[in-house]
Amino acid sequence: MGPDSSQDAQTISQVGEFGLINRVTSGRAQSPGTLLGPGDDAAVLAAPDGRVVATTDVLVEQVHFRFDWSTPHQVGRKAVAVNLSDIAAMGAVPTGLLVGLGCSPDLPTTVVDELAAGMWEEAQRVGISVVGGDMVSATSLTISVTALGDLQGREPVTRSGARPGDVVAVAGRLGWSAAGLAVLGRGFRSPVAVVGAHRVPEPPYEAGPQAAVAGATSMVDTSDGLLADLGHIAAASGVAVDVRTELVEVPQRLTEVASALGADARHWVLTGGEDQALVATFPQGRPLPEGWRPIGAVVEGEGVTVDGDAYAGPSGWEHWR
Ligand SMILES: Nc1ncnc2c1ncn2[C@@H]1O[C@H](COP(=O)(O)OP(=O)(O)OP(=O)(O)O)[C@@H](O)[C@H]1O
Ligand SMILES: Cc1ncc(C[n+]2csc(CCOP(=O)(O)O)c2C)c(N)n1
Ligand SMILES: [Mg+2]
Ligand SMILES: [Mg+2]
Ligand SMILES: [Mg+2]
Repeated sequence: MGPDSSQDAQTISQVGEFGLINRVTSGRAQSPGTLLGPGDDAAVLAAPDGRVVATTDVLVEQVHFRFDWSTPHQVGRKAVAVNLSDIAAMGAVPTGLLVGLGCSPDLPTTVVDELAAGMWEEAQRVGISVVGGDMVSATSLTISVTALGDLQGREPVTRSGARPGDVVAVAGRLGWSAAGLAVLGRGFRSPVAVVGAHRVPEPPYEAGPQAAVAGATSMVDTSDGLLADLGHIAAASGVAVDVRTELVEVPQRLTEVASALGADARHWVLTGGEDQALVATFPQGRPLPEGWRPIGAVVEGEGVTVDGDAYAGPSGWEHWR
């Protein structure tokens, strides 16, 4: 129980993840060097000799990963990948990582060795390294990664620039991680294509800066689910987003897995988290950069619809909900 529990009986699960973020961020004046943030995939800070992009994502054992589903090496790669996709979602390129680890006293050191090896592998794929961090005692294995990035002289692509008439487009996979999670959750280990996608996402890192160069008006990475994450663009931009199902591919592989499990592949594509795809809006009539495919349109209004209708059921993952 916190010190104010008698005055404030609300629990975290009642306010939810985004209510909680709102409580700690709203009404606080930002320091003069804060060019953007909080509220986007990453913050942008002024530095006397340039600007720095910064973002943090935390992964907790049993919440974000399980060692009977993933190896420590895979978890290390994922912990870095989910941060690098937030840097890419600003149109930036990564420059370095800081890694905080909370470990229980009985954790074998080989687990930490393998986590670190996975982190370094993913970092080196984009030519960066781990430049610092922290090690503490904890009851659950907790991994906090901070990624720093560079805008290469461009303006950041925020969540707030979408305008009615813009085209909504996606780069990367949708629904694959959710399919893998469903497979693992039912005790299976194959098909390896979807299980592998859950263990280690493959964010299209280069598509972020390419979208920025091509004039993207807003961008986000998909961590909670396509519809949930488009909701952040809609809210921040003061617009509505309509996803057109005739444009959204449901891969054959996902349809097969869904029918084997009695699940809905389209639901995975629209609401599944942890693929770390990039979703952006582009002015109409401009060619989309390579690797980007249209999935809908920005219109006047608020919220996210699918073929003009509200989506029935949750639009993605929310902690404590
Ligand atoms: N404790 C906190 N204090 C200040 N800002 C926070 C805090 N937690 C989250 N935020 C900010 O709230 C915004 C939304 O956070 P969120 O974690 O949903 O974004 P994300 O990292 O893009 O998504 P995900 O964590 O699902 O990958 C971000 O700008 C983030 O920096
Ligand atoms: C063991 C286990 N159970 C469930 C899930 C699914 N899951 C956890 S967090 C999250 C959304 C993104 O998180 P965040 O918003 O913290 O970035 C999703 C889809 C998992 N990965 N592992
Ligand atoms: Mg993000
Ligand atoms: Mg986050
Ligand atoms: Mg999230």
